[in-house]
Amino acid sequence: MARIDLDHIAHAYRPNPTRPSDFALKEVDLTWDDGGAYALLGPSGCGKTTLLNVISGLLVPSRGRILFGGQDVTRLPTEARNIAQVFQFPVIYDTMSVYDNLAFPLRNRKVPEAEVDRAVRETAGMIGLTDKLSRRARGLTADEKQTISLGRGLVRQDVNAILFDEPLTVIDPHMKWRLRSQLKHLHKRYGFTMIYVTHDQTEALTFADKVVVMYEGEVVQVGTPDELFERPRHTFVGYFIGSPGMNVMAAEVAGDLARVGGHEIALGRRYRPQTGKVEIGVRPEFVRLVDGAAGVPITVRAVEDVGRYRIVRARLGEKEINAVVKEGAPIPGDARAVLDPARVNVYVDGHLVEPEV
Ligand SMILES: Nc1ncnc2c1ncn2[C@@H]1O[C@H](COP(=O)(O)OP(=O)(O)OP(=O)(O)O)[C@@H](O)[C@H]1O
Repeated sequence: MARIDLDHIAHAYRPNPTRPSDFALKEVDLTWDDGGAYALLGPSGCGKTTLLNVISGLLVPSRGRILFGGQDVTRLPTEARNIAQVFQFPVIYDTMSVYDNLAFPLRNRKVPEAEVDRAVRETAGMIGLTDKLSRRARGLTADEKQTISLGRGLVRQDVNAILFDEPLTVIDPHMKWRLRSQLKHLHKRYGFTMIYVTHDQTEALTFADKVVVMYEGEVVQVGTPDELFERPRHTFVGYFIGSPGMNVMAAEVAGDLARVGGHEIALGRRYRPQTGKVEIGVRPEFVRLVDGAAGVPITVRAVEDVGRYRIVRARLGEKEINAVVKEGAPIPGDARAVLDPARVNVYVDGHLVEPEV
């Protein structure tokens, strides 16, 4: 295992990049701690696979350095980086037995047969394939084949890191949950450094201790699932994490007040005058519906019952605003919304702005 440092990495697929939009990775400066369980989360096309390929050595970045345990590996090929990779689709040998598939990465490295046997049996136990070890891979289901791929990633315990690129895409939904919990358990037990790429927030939040959120080629936040929920550092994080995502509204901000379409909203903290694209963000969980004079007037458009709570979809002037309301709580006809001032964040050009101290 090793700490992995990405030192001002940028990558453009096109030659002679000049504008920021020419870069698939804009600038990434990030440390992955030894033994950490990370998810790399972001929408399609944001640069997750590019970043993973830079770490694995499939891609030499246009700029910056990558260090494993303090050693510069920027130009080292994948084979020399000692990492395991699990891809979206099974990478296995159909004609080989499950046993030989699992043994392959070890035999390739000339590991003694007794050690191969021990590691293969232990890995098969971890992933629930012990009774299929002698079966040929060809006859197995897609789930089982992908489970073998996961096993091949886990069988070597001397790797610097294990990289997973959307490994559960082809897996049946109920198996997904099982395999994800297994990976989490294996991480706890063996302390592998794991980087798990996904565009699915549930997958990221249930697997990882730390989530790295990417958007348009940039890392916009690295945090625990709680931190991403409590204090999104970018409007995209607020919108992408949570269901429904954070309410984001264009606003004017002065002192401790925001003005949204002629209505004043208390911010709880003071801000300097801001220029650029100014927005406020508040999670639906921190919007209360009240009857009376407090708050700002809203028009309720729809109410969705999702079990223990309801999602109220409303409008504040021209803007959409959602609120999460406990089951059984009244939803007034002439509703007004109170936004918890301590939970209203201010963003400029997408990025969180710190209040005055
Ligand atoms: N080989 C390539 N040549 C040119 N452009 C590429 C290449 N690979 C990726 N890109 C572009 O780089 C950007 C980032 O792509 P990347 O595959 O890293 O994103 P991603 O977040 O992994 O997306 P997905 O979840 O769809 O796999 C996209 O705009 C993509 O079109």
